[in-house]
Amino acid sequence: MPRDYSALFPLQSRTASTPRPPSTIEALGWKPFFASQISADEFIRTPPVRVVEVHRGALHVLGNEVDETIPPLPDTTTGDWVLLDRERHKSSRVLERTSVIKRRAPGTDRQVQLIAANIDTIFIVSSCNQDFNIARLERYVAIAFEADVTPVVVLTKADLVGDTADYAAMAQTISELVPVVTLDARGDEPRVKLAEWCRPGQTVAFLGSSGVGKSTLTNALADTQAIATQPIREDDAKGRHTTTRRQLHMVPGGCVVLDTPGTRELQLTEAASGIDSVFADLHDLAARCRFNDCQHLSEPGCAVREAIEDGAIDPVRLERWRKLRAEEAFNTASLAERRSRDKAFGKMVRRVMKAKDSEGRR
Ligand SMILES: Nc1nc2c(ncn2[C@@H]2O[C@H](COP(=O)(O)OP(=O)(O)OP(=O)(O)O)[C@@H](O)[C@H]2O)c(=O)[nH]1
Ligand SMILES: [Zn+2]
Repeated sequence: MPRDYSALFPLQSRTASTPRPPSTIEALGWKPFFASQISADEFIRTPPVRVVEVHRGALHVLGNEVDETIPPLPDTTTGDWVLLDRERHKSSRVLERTSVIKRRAPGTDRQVQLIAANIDTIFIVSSCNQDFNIARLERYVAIAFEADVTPVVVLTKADLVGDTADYAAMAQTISELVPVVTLDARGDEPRVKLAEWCRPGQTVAFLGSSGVGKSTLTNALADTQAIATQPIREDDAKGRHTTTRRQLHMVPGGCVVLDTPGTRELQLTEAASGIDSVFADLHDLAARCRFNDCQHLSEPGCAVREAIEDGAIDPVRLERWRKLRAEEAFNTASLAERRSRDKAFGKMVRRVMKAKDSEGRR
């Protein structure tokens, strides 16, 4: 009997003349980009599954007729697509990503922490009250740009302020590339106003401080009260207490939502181009300063200061750009230092092992 390979090819790449309900992997966000990385035989032998949750010692994966907890794979994060090799687990291949969101790990550990992969849209959530902070929004937008994810600023609790226009206008100054939506996160508004980014097969994430309405938005998209507090399936009790709480939820008939815990400050690392995209105008101006290493303080021929004097650039914004760049540069440098230290350590270990080895053979 000929094998049916139709499930390999996502609906988007097929003609509308062959309607069929989406398979589980399509509902999970399987796309031509991923399909193009594997052969039909691989598709059968090592079915693609998506990591919906990372536990400390395990990955929860879903696919077509797959719902399993598997041992961890290196450098794998929530949202990754994995070709599940049941015979040789270590050979399970992680597919190339469309995007990856990362940050500097909190604490003294300077490593990069992967937050999620293959996210299409980041909703950067803030409420129209004291949580509103333009610097924080810029930081999230830089992360999104760096990750190759579309950022959308969502301002919640619009019902609690008389006029949202000022908040929206301020948020709109971040970048003309970033849409701004104001809404009441409860009720129907999110489903209507966020529809264009939440089509079936799309994966979206809500990022923002605790209490701004991320869970409320997730619930509103799913038209339920439960999704944000319920994992995709009933838990099999394995490793529940060690979960990082970053989970993908499938909205029935809709998109996939990444549920993240209220993120404390996200530290930028290896995000220089993301920052430059947010501050593209300043970045372009700086290229016209007389000195390559111009700090835009009092150097002669500084195009940035000139623009400030002309009133074209807000000096406060220049200050925010400076701060983010300094933070990023510091974190990236300490990461590089750590990596070279780890590398040197690895080399030393290998040298010792080799010496021991040859001693043993003597
Ligand atoms: N009036 C009003 N209340 C809202 C709105 N959005 C959220 N809330 C309320 O704000 C509180 C916090 O909302 P959550 O959705 O739990 O916030 P969160 O961002 O998920 O918080 P963490 O889970 O701690 O990260 C809840 O009591 C919500 O009902 C809104 O647009 N308008
Ligand atoms: Zn300058």
